[in-house]
Amino acid sequence: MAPTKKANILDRLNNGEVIIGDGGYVFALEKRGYVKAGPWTPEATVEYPDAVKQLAREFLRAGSDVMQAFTFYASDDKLENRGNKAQETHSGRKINDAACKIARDVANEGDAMVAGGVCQTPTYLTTQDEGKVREEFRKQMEVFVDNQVDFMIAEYFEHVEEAVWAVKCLKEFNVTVAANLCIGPEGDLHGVTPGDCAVQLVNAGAEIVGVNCHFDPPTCIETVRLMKQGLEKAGLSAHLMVQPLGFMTPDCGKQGFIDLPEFPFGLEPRIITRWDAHKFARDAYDAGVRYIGGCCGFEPYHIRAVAEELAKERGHNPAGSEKHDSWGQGLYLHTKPWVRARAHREYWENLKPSSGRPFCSALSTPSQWGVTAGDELLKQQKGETSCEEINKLAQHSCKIKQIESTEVPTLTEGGH
Ligand SMILES: C[S+](C)CC[C@H](N)C(=O)O
Ligand SMILES: N[C@@H](CCS)C(=O)O
Ligand SMILES: [Zn+2]
Repeated sequence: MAPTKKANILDRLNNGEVIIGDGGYVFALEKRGYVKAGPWTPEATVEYPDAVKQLAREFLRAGSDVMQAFTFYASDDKLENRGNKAQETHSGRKINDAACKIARDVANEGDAMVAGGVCQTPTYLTTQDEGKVREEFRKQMEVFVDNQVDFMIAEYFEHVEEAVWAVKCLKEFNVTVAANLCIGPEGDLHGVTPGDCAVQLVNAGAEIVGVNCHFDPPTCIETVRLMKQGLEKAGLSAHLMVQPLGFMTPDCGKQGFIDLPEFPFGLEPRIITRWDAHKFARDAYDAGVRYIGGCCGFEPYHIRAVAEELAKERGHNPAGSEKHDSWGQGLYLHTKPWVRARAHREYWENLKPSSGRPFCSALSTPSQWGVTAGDELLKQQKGETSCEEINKLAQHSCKIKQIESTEVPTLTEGGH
């Protein structure tokens, strides 16, 4: 179905509107049982379209102005990486097409915009060949054009070089491009600063730039600030965007949360509260960011908090506020007086929530493999990972941690 009239994101941003993005599909759907952590590919769009649609609807109800098609990691090369059968079983074209249709159906239920999405590819890690990498994006773009998406998001790039190739490829299709790197204040994995990254992305044609994923809300805002400074210094301007993790990660190194020992199956103690999401929305707005959403760990209730924090600026509360009075005032209806006493802003704004985990430390030590750009270990393959390979990696990991190799568990087929 064709885009709605309200669909021009650039006009809306130029008019000073605050645009609210959606949250993290891949993480939310993994927890709900529809996506596998490891490949993280989005074949759920064809296997479980109702599950994807329901999550999109919840983001819409929470206040999202953009339905991002669930096309994360859906380049053909990722769908067949390391034994992944999604390309063979479904094909990138079908997965991306189904994602666009789901996003458009839900967007039209609330007059939201639809964004297509591309992200980092295994081909980049393996070849660093511009032509081959661009071919992966080009194939995806054919589907986004057929589905008349309202604009494109090129996101989750650790290497600005690959992001620039993505932006250039997307611009050939004459679409508005929002480009997001998954970098922190230290810059991309080749050592390019956030400011210089932003300049490269804008020079490549991106109209909106920012960061998504890998770092917590305060760190992402700091990185976007550095991008803004870089643009100003270069005499360039662009709209700013931020879609951080819904986890607190003050202990992350340059590569973000994937290096934390809790990634990906033990991150729950780090989930941000809705009140953290309020603060994030205000801080992002004050930093000049006008496209504000979330990434992995960001659930619909976090997006609702963003929409409620910015309700004045946007002129309305989201539909989901029907069941959520601002700053805890639903507690007026509580039976117990000491809980009713919590029904005010100061209480929730100043709360320091306990973790309830007496043996947990507040911070972790990230992995220190030192593998970033161009390392042999980062080269990808179509074939499955063997047990022997996992054993070697586990030993290497222990060596890095200076643990006796005798403590290394020996895995058998199936990983038990
Ligand atoms: C942000 S998660 C969905 C993916 C993180 C990492 N690049 C991985 O592939 O596991
Ligand atoms: N837009 C993607 C990003 C994952 S890093 C998602 O929400 O799943
Ligand atoms: Zn993410």
